[in-house]
Amino acid sequence: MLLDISDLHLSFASPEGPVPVLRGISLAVAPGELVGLVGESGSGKSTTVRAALRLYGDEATLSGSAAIDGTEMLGADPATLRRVRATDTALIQQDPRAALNPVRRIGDSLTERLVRVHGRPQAEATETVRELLAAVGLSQPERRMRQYPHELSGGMLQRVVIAGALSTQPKLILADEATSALDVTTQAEVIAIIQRQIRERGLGVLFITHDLHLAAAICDRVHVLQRGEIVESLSGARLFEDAAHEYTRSLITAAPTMTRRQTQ
Ligand SMILES: Nc1ncnc2c1ncn2[C@@H]1O[C@H](COP(=O)(O)OP(=O)(O)OP(=O)(O)O)[C@@H](O)[C@H]1O
Repeated sequence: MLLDISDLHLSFASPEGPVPVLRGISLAVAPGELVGLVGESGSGKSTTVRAALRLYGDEATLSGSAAIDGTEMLGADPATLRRVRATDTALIQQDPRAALNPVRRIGDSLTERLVRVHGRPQAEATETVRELLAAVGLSQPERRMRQYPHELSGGMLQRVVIAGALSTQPKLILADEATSALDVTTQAEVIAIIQRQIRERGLGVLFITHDLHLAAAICDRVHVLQRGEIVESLSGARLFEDAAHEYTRSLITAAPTMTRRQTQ
């Protein structure tokens, strides 16, 4: 399994005592799978992926298990955590500005990781980044590589971040509302690129989204999270037909229709 989360509990410290946010999450992503995680705002979707990568410090207490490509993250030492985060996984979050150094040119940010962490020659890294920026739909990729983050729009920057995530050929992508801020056409293009990597090299993806129609359209399986618990797990293709839990039904009722989504 590329991601194997089992009975994961997390509480945040607060002046009133620990606040439980994840209450026994279990889910898995195998090579070549696209697995969805849906649930209302505050249900614990982002916390699940951040906990699996051990991105919290003392403010969070964790128990259970979260293994990435066979490496248990809960007891891992800092060097192991750094290795898994840098080479096996890519986390794509909704806010691209948080992922990019504001004072570095985009091309330098993206190629540096390929050269320093992955040992690629500079010329090859530059060409890989240029090709991927074009593939995610950015015009004039050479020019973009010379620009700074503040010179690009949010949608363009998110495409830069997605290109950067794909460039290192991670085994697992944790996509936290990664395509939500993109327009529908760009979203479809970016998802097609991710799906190609799933097919061609067995990439695994955990895909967090508030968009149930999108989850149904692209995910092999969809887990429904309510207040830190998975209340239902469904096949993506049958999400709307098979949803039995009252909470899932309420999310479906609240979801905009396909027609509305396409015209937004
Ligand atoms: N660092 C933190 N310290 C304390 N509480 C936190 C922290 N991070 C998240 N929380 C709380 O944990 C709960 C789950 O948050 P989380 O961001 O995982 O939800 P989510 O399902 O991803 O929501 P959204 O769709 O809005 O991103 C929320 O109640 C949030 O306030």
